[in-house]
Amino acid sequence: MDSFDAFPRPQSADGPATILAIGTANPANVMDQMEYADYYFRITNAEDKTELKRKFKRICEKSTIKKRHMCLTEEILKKNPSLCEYMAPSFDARQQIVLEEVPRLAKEAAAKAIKEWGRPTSDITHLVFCSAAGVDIPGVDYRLLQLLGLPVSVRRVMLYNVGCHAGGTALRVAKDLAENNKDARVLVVCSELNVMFFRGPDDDHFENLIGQALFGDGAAALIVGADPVEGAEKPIFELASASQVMLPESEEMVAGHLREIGLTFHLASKLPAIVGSNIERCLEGAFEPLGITNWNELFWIVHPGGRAIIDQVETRAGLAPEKLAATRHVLSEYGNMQSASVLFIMDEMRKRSAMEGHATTGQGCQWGVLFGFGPGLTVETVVLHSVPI
Ligand SMILES: CC(=O)CC(=O)SCCNC(=O)CCNC(=O)[C@H](O)C(C)(C)COP(=O)(O)OP(=O)(O)OC[C@H]1O[C@@H](n2cnc3c(N)ncnc32)[C@H](O)[C@@H]1OP(=O)(O)O
Repeated sequence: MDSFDAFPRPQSADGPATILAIGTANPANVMDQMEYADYYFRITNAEDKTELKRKFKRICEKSTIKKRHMCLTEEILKKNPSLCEYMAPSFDARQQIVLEEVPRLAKEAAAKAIKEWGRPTSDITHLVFCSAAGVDIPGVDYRLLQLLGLPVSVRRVMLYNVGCHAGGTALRVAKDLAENNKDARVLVVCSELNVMFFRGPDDDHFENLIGQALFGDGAAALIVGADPVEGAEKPIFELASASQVMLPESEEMVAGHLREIGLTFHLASKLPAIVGSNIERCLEGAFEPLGITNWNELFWIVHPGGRAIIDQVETRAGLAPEKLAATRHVLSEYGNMQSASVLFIMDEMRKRSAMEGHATTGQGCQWGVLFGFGPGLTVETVVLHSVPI
């Protein structure tokens, strides 16, 4: 026998990767966006910066965010004053918080997804975990495995510091795993906190202010598998295709640098326009196999990087206002939760489809698109297929 033939080859599944359950979780601490400027300038001892505070208030008002959940409570910030300065060495203090909180929030979301799925945890074969907080060895994926009591045979993929498009990346990886390993059941978890980059204001660094006004904490988890077991598993969405592109000449538009002072980031003001001007091209590539060219035929899930990014996508794709209602709702209730955002919108989409009496999980549409945007600039485009309700 040829030596390679001695090893069993993984068998492929028959059908497409399918979302079988969704769970979400947020820290209990909630910040009201309309009161946030007063709180933020007080807690960071920057109340003398009155002009900057007025600018921050304008940004908060224009964000269309109503509230955000944050694990950094006033009490934690008072105990860790280095986090409230603009550039103080604070890496260790930040790490201590995220190494506890990232897996804790992940566990809460994953437990909800597993409960909805209804099968034993011993049936989970793979874990895809993404987070831009809590880099460690072994990673927070390993910690989650312990917290959930998952089998030690679970094959783990950890996506650290990928960026806001990582929700789409995790779906793409989960799709490959589920379709190329018969009977695989993949637990996908995105757990994100703003702890690594919460910092005080600076007179000249306006991009920092933008970030402080937009990001919120949240975790979302999915169970993904192909060929759902009839009577035991209930499909929510099918993953028809998943692709990634990097937009030309946009490397510096979003960037993050991990330093002693935590994560610093750069957000170019051209960002919404650059994303908008590339949307049509991504849609054409993704929907060519189906011959769809009317983007209002689709249901939509868009990474809510900021209100201006959603506006650009809506205008450039010529969308009716209700198409991005689920996306705008998640932005307004939670802010930008990085990789977890698109999974929250997926959950919102199937829930409002049922509540509004639609025939499918995609607000009555058969096909949908999920866009992840992040550093690179990178665009993840996932084509979704809804199922009857
Ligand atoms: C690629 C990804 O999507 C990945 C990510 O998630 S990373 C985060 C991406 N998100 C962003 O970059 C935010 C996108 N921007 C927005 O959503 C909106 O600009 C906003 C909600 C922040 C403000 O709303 P707006 O309608 O543009 O208000 P506007 O009055 O023009 O701006 C408010 C203030 O912010 C400033 N501002 C806006 N974008 C800025 C930027 N990138 N850098 C610095 N300042 C900025 C404006 O100059 C303005 O200042 P003044 O009030 O002093 O004039």
